[in-house]
Amino acid sequence: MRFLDEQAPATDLTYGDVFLVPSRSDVTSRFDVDLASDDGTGTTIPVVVANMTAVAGRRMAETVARRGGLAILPQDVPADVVAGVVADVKGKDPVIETPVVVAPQDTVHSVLTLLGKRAHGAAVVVQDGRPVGVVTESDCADVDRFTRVAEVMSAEPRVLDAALLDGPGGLEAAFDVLHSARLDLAPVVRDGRLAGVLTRKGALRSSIYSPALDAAGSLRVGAVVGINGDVAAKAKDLLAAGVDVLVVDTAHGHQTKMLAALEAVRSVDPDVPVVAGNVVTADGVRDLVSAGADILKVGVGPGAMCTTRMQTGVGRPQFSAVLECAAAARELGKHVWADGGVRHPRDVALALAAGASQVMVGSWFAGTYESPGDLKDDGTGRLYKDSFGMASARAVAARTAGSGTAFARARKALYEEGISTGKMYLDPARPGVEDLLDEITSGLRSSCTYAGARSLAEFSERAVVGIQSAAGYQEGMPVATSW
Ligand SMILES: NC(=O)C1=CN([C@@H]2O[C@H](COP(=O)(O)OP(=O)(O)OC[C@H]3O[C@@H](n4cnc5c(N)ncnc54)[C@H](OP(=O)(O)O)[C@@H]3O)[C@@H](O)[C@H]2O)C=CC1
Ligand SMILES: Nc1nc2c(ncn2[C@@H]2O[C@H](COP(=O)(O)O)[C@@H](O)[C@H]2O)c(=O)[nH]1
Ligand SMILES: [K+]
Repeated sequence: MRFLDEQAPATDLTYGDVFLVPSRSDVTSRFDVDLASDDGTGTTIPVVVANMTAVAGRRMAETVARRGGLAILPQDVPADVVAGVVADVKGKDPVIETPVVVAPQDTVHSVLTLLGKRAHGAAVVVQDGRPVGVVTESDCADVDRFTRVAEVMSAEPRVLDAALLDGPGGLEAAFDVLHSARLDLAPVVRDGRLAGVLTRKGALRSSIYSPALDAAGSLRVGAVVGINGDVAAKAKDLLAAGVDVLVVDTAHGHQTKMLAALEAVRSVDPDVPVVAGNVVTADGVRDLVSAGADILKVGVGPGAMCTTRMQTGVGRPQFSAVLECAAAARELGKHVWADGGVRHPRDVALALAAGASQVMVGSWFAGTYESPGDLKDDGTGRLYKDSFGMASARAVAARTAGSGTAFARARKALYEEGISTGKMYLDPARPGVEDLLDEITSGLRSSCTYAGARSLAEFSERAVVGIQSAAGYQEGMPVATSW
């Protein structure tokens, strides 16, 4: 990356301060751009889901890995639960989507509770392992909440045989079946038994994205180990569970305890990439690399749930932090993830232009069907999910529950650096995380072609970045109503 007209920024910059300048390109189609990362994590799109309890759970992990990204499970989860989630994610099909399943004798009430768990807008009604119906939200409108599913479902649904998807041209053939039957989704069966669902959009997406798969062909997932307690034992448990990436995570990554934690992680010989953070300086990068990190997580204070900068004055505008850390990491043959503050597709492009191998997204993805929280209505019909920071009183209480004395726990809870009660609204036009991935990756593919880049490595080499005023940024906003 270089700054336009050799500008030398007089101050640290963040995403809103900068813009990408188009250059002569011979990349003729956005589909010619390869979004795979080269940092050893095996992602085919440069998107990592942040290790936040309100964001990264099993449904998120599965859905994002199916489209080539990676979710990092948070540190507050007991080892046996993480092992269960990893096994669950790895057991999922890389093409066939996981259905919401109900029984014919279930109530409309339970259907309405479950539909929001996935973006399909429908549940499959199953009896003895076989799909006997499909039920949608509109089927459940205007009936008593205790009505049985069997009474409102569309019985004998059109199904797709899994064998169709295995063959060449299978996705297009399946799409055509759905299209001509005017269906958004169909149950997929193997030997007559329910194997999952395929949505029209899912068929399209599977033809565009490649799943992030491990050597055994299973979906990838990562997990966090903190810097406290027996770090080596925790890392060993996570590796035994089969995680594909190990993240050593704390607010202030450039501290002695982190260096010791990295040495503990290295002592168990992990055969997966080790990510560590958070840092925002070249010195931080070098020290953590010396202690054993392969990838550095960069960002102090940009997160939407994060109050660190207001509480402490500490942090660094994210574009400059990523630029400096990526340059330092590159010199050592290492990589950085840009963690936090990503709110628009443009931020992803700018982080990658600055040299990040991935961006980490938290709160933006909290407002989707796939995040772990319950779907709530704010009283005006708008749907949202609760979100909270991992250093908030709420998260600290969860993390320290059952450890130490009540006095010690109460002392810890005084040191809060995050919001406990964030509200992340679902975008009615993009309520599922895959909708957001579509938005991000289509934007990013386009950014790459504007820069004449066919890969992310080429993009960060060729990108030309200018510095803009607040009015310059404002001008880029769409204006839907006259001014
Ligand atoms: N990217 C960011 O800007 C930030 C991210 N977070 C996220 O919140 C989660 C919890 O992290 P964290 O609060 O580090 O909790 P951890 O449970 O990881 O513990 C942090 C450890 O570091 C010690 N410590 C020393 N200095 C600091 C400091 N300035 N801030 C925090 N701890 C310090 C703490 O001791 P003691 O408690 O005795 O001081 C404690 O032993 C992580 O997922 C982290 O990524 C949190 C804040 C900022
Ligand atoms: N200072 C704090 N930072 C936090 C907290 N919880 C999470 N985080 C950081 O934010 C990013 C995600 O950023 P987002 O803008 O996409 O939401 C996450 O990975 C952490 O580094 C917190 O309580 N305090
Ligand atoms: K913030």
